[in-house]
Amino acid sequence: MVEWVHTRIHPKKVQKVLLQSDVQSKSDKSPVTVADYGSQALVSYILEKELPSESFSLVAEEDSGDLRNDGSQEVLQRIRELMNDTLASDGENKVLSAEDVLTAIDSGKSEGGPLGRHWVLDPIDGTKGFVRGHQYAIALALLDEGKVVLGVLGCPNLPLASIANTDQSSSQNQVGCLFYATIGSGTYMQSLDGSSHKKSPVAIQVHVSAIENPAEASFFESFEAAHTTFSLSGSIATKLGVKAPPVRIDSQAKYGALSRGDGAIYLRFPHKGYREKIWDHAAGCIVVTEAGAVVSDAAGKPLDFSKGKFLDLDTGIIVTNQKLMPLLLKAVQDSLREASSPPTGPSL
Ligand SMILES: Nc1ncnc2c1ncn2[C@@H]1O[C@H](COP(=O)(O)O)[C@@H](OP(=O)(O)O)[C@H]1O
Ligand SMILES: [Mg+2]
Ligand SMILES: [Mg+2]
Ligand SMILES: [Mg+2]
Repeated sequence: MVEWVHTRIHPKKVQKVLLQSDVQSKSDKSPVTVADYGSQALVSYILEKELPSESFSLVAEEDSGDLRNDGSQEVLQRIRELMNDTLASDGENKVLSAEDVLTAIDSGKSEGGPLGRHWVLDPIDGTKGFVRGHQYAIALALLDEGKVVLGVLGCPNLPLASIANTDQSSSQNQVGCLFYATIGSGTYMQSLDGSSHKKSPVAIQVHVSAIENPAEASFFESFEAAHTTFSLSGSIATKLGVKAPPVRIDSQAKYGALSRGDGAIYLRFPHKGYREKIWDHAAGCIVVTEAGAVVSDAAGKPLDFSKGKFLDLDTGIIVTNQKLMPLLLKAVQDSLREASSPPTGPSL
């Protein structure tokens, strides 16, 4: 199952088109590109084709609404060309019409929930990073009775070597990682293009950092200030005695990098009112958990993927190894308390 997902998703082909494409704006002002739509259409089309016997349910980020407007003909045409080129290079004879593309995108309209099986797709996670030429990920997971049982994370711009090393060794030039995990079977990483790498000729099992002293830990957070509260993560890091500056990268590549021990902690504290979506965390969550991490909200509760499209959680998402989690949780809760009731100065 995982194997055919690997061979079909070729994000680098999509990336080339992205560089020439217009970036559209969704109704919530967030960006979406032909690559987001193309990736969703492709993954949805292939999954449905490969799983004919199963009742197919896909919860995916994008929908075809804006593409059906009169002004979107050109963009739709580009997505169609991109998809047909990719299918042709994969030996597929069928040429898809514009309507086929829209239908494939809209296959991702399922609401998910606690019953049965649902695929969960973020066709391009970290679109802002993608547009900037930074990190992004293609994230696919499978829910079974509300639990994530499989996750695949393609990170086309992530170096195969650890990003913890600041010296730009030659292996930093080799980019493109594929992480995958199935429940109870660990997490594996291989090069995205299938080429051999001296460290990972085929696939290697990866593990999170075993650091026990928080002063030696480094932490990941979003690149985008709008996606997390830097002042809060700064306060948590100070309480833990973390010396290294934060590593700010886009997308679920953070979960992938964490799963192989490039850093020890991931902190995500969205601003008030933001509701996290399952496709932003499902694949990353199983990839990092199967590598030995604990993922929880600020109350210490595991993420619940059974509630539909949204994660219903108490403030924030935190990830680290089992040893560090109790210390991290205390630092998080102390910092949140202080942020909600800042200490008052002495009265005059
Ligand atoms: N205000 C906000 N707070 C937290 N996350 C947000 C946000 N606005 C958008 N996001 C989500 O953050 C994701 C990117 O996360 P990161 O900051 O780790 O790169 C986006 O995924 P997409 O790029 O798939 O839309 C989007 O779903
Ligand atoms: Mg988006
Ligand atoms: Mg996303
Ligand atoms: Mg996305």
